[in-house]
Amino acid sequence: MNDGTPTVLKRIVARKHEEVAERQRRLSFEDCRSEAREQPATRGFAAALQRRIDAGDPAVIAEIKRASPSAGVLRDPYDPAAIARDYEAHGAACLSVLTDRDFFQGGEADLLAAREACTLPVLRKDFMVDEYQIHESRIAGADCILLIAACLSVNQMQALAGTARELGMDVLVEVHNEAELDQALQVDSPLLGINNRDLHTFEVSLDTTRTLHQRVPDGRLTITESGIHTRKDVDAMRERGIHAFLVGESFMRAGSPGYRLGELFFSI
Ligand SMILES: O=P(O)(O)OC[C@@H](O)[C@@H](O)c1c[nH]c2ccccc12
Repeated sequence: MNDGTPTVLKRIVARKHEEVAERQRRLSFEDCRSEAREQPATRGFAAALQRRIDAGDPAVIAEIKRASPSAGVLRDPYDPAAIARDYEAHGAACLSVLTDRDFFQGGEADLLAAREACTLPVLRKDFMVDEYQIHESRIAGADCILLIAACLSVNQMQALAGTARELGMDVLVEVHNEAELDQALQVDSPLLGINNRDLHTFEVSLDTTRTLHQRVPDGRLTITESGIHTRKDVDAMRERGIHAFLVGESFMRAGSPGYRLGELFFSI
């Protein structure tokens, strides 16, 4: 597997550091931080998921993405606002919007457009490697940020999570294996994402969630991420007590992403 070629995740992270440096030349850290502090209240991402679960319903984080490095272009034309409305009408609990430009063909404008078109809380789906991006996410309208354990140390995750919380955002910590889970559990946040996709190889297996979920302590909300395509996938997770889902590709390939969400989760 490791033939010396950098994996996509490594290339993305290297590019992110450059991007942050470029952005910081346009808007200084100080100015970014003060603008972040002036934003109106966030929408409560974790609370929205918990409400669904308490009501006995699946909590679906419905993803909006134009393209991905593993699948190429998923949706063209791509209208984040229309998709957001469609998702809300069909029972999504929250949204996730890809804002990475170079690998996912997204941007912060997509997040703002989606958020303004509905009342749902929104996760900024991007690769956080620097404090600057946390403040920037708040300005971009994020109610929650993602921290990927595969590209951060425990100290980094704790620091970034602390900043996010100070700014009123929730934090989703994402893991793919046991070592990452152990690290993620040292971060004080209720939302734990188990990514079924290996971000180095793109291999997908729902067994990842099955195995790791057993080791998640009470008090954390497990979200199974990636590779959910069928009713059988959904039922297999719910039987194991996993009621929160992050789904992108199968919705993005459907004519109506919202209708597909309804079919998969609410049997319409
Ligand atoms: O499109 P899928 O297979 O339904 O997966 C959605 C989501 O889990 C996936 O986009 C994702 C999960 N973690 C990430 C981290 C970065 C980029 C993308 C992701």
